[in-house]
Amino acid sequence: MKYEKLDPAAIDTMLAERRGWELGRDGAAISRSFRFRDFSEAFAFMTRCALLAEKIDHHPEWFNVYNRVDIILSTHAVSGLSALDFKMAEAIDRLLPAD
Ligand SMILES: C[C@H](O)[C@H](O)[C@H]1CNC2=NC(N)=NC(=O)C2=N1
Repeated sequence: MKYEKLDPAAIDTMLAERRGWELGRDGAAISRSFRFRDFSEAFAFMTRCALLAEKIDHHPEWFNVYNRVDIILSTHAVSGLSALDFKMAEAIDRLLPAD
């Protein structure tokens, strides 16, 4: 398998570098909630996420209502977290303006 399931120590280390993301589903997923000015900005962000997802073949679970986008990342193939989730989280964070 290309990406292996990360152990809890590795997850802790990688999560520490991803401000705003938190662990969920008993350590099998990471999630973050994003707010935008309006629906148009939220959907533009989702479009960019979708292009990233296709590029690295790793797809988010998400929920959108108006200006809010909740994203959950998990690797179904390993029933947990892999490096790919953190790669995707980092790429998503890079879509946002620096704070
Ligand atoms: C066939 C295809 O490569 C796989 O189904 C990919 C697609 N996108 C995926 N996305 C996520 N989040 N987890 C996966 O295991 C996964 N697998």
